[in-house]
Amino acid sequence: MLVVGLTGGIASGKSTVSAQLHDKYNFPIIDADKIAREIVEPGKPAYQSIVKHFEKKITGLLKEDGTLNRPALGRYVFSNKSELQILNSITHPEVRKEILRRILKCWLHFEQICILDVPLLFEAGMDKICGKTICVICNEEIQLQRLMKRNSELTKEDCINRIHNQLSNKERSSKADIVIENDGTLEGLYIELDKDIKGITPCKALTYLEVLCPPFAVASALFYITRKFVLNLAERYSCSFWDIKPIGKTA
Ligand SMILES: CC(C)(COP(=O)(O)OP(=O)(O)OC[C@H]1O[C@@H](n2cnc3c(N)ncnc32)[C@H](O)[C@@H]1O)[C@@H](O)C(=O)NCCC(=O)NCCS
Ligand SMILES: Nc1ncnc2c1ncn2[C@@H]1O[C@H](COP(=O)(O)OP(=O)(O)OP(=O)(O)O)[C@@H](O)[C@H]1O
Repeated sequence: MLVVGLTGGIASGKSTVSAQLHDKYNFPIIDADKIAREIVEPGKPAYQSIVKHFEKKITGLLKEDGTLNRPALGRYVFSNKSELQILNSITHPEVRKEILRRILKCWLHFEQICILDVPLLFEAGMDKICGKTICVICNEEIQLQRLMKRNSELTKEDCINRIHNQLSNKERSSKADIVIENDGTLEGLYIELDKDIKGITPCKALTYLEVLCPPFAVASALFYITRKFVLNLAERYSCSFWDIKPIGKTA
């Protein structure tokens, strides 16, 4: 299975690209932003650590229903680097674990490709597990306009702080295999994406012929047996972990 890392600055167009990769090519998407929201739901370990560390520092950290007030937390950490690092140290290990778990799910389902949509792909070193990396970039002025339009709850200063707490386009582009420029229209973006996708060769799953051919036979047989065993176990315990479908980006 080929793991493709998709990254880019805030509001550069990653979600737009990953939605197209899911809708048009049916690639499973592992969305780090979505995971980062799930692991801080009330009751989760990361939620408790965040409340413990930030409650006294941020007025109104929790909303009435007990969930995190994300704009307030964001405003605080994006204007305070050491606090951002603390938030990262709480959330990133959980996000990383969940990403690896979802990659395993894709692999068990014989996916040929899976897309890791991770804003901090290079910063967190997650590019090391990717066979290819794609970076979406756009001019900073356009990025700011799109961010302010999408997140109208944020002030211009909040938006600038968020942009400046990430790698620059130059740094990201120099590390990525494929760079997609997203300064124009959506149609233009999709045309460029189609061209880039043609250059990516998915790793096909083993065919039965290959499975029967040595030296793959023993390894493949073991793999099939283990897989069947694990899936049976999951079915017996109705464990939602193994309810594997393409992981679409719905939120
Ligand atoms: C600070 C928080 C509460 C703000 O929440 P909010 O709903 O306003 O933003 P959201 O989570 O949708 O993120 C929007 C974008 O902000 C940028 N961003 C988010 N976290 C970070 C970070 N730690 N460092 C730099 N940029 C970040 C990304 O480009 C992301 O796509 C939230 O972003 C968070 O918990 N961040 C820490 C976890 C994290 O690093 N998430 C990114 C995926 S690993
Ligand atoms: N080419 C484009 N033309 C016009 N609007 C665009 C274009 N590309 C993206 N957008 C818009 O810009 C905003 C940001 O795009 P998107 O949400 O895909 O960025 P992102 O990189 O996933 O952001 P984040 O880092 O916050 O998750 C969205 O409102 C999206 O509809």
